[in-house]
Parts: sequence; C-alpha cells; structure tokens
Amino acid sequence: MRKKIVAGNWKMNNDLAETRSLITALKNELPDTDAEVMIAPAYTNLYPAYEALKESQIEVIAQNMHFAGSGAYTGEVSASMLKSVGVKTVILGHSERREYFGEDDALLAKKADAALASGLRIVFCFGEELTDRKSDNHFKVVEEQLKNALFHLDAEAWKHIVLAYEPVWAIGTGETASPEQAQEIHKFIREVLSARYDESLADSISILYGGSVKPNNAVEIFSQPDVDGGLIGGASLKAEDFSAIVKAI
Ligand SMILES: O=C(CO)COP(=O)(O)O
Repeated sequence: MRKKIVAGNWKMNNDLAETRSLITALKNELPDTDAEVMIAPAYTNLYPAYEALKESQIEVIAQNMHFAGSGAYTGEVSASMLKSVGVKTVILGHSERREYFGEDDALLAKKADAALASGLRIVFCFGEELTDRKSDNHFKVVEEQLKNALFHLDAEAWKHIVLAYEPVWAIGTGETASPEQAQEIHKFIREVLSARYDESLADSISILYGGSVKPNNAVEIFSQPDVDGGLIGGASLKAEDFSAIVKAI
C-alpha cells in the first residue's frame, strides 16, 4: 500500500510568531488521519516548528537545500544542517526554485544525491508549463524532468523518494488540473517508472498532486487512483483549510 501524504509548502510566508500561531491552530484542528501530514516552514522557523511538533503527527520538512556538505556558499543550508534541527525530509525541484533561482535538472540530480547520501527523504517536484500543456508536450516534459534528475538512482534510493506533480500553470493561479488531467499524468509517471525500473517500484511510489488544491476540490482530486495526496501552497497557510484538505484524504 502506498503512503497517503498531505504536505503544506508554506513558501516564504510566516515569521516566527505567525509560525507558532499557525502550528497551535493546526494542533487543535487537524483531524486524526492515517495519512502522513507534513509542513514546510521557512528555514528560520524549522527548529521551533520541530520542537513544537515533535510529539505530534505532523512532520516538519524543509523547502530546499544545497548540494554541498559545507563551505563557501553564502546564504545556503546543507543537508546535515537540516538534520541537526530535526528535519528528515526535503522538498527539491519546486517550480519556483527552477524559475526564480535557475535550478535545472543537473543541479537537482546533485541535490538529490546529496540528500539521499545524508539520509534525507525527498519530495521531488516537477511539472510542465502552460506552453508545454498547450502544445501537448507535457508528457515529454515531465518524463525528461524525472529522467534527468532521478533516473541515475538505483531502486533502493527510490524508497526515499516521494514525487509531486505540480503543473506550473496551476500553482497559485486558482486554476487546478482537472482530476482527470492529474490522473492521466500520474498514471503516465507510473508507466515511465515501470519502464525504467519495474512495476512493483512504480506501484510503491507516492505521487502527490500540487496546484491550487483547496478544500472544495481536494476530495475529487484525491479520489483518483494514482493520486496519493497533495502538496498544498496557499491553502496550507490557513489551519481550517489545511485541516479540511487533510480530512479529504
Ligand atoms: O506550489 C505549490 C505547492 O508546492 C502549490 O501552490 P498553491 O496550492 O498555492 O497553488
């Protein structure tokens, strides 16, 4: 059975006080669930979040990391630093990192190697832009993103990877991929994984959908057979909405 996961990517939102108050609200409002629930606060709030949630069902994860172990990389944070504040999982490849910080597949392959070598689990994001979707090139684009960043890994490494399909045109736009569009790509991803590895590996990987998931569309999206949960942006910043989305799984 694949793990069901709902993860909140807080992006560059919430200072320390806001982080604390959102965590308090989440502790009160989150329903009991068998799914894994994660939140990804900003670097500066990882440790207080970890301290506040270490006895809870919510895992605190990071939004990004550098590939190097240490050194002259001003402004960056390493895998071992994340681990030292209780982080066990890191998001890599988010489209905002790709778009605004020039992260490409080759860099993401290095980050994936570094995360896995440090024993971190990865939530790996990928997804096509609107032009790819319009020109019907989206299957090719997502396949290439996965191939270039992750297909050098052996099957063992995939035990520590969660995939998150996030079509760029659906992020923060209010425009959601239809449940059928999400299902179509998720199924395709399993076929690609099966061709590169095997069917049992393809079946074992949790594939999350991200892009304008809200309380009013989560049930429909999560009910698709190859959608194993969600990576939630805007709606993860409100305890009530995030809790409703967790309930939907
Ligand atoms: O980028 C996302 C999660 O990583 C999705 O963001 P929204 O839910 O705000 O569209």
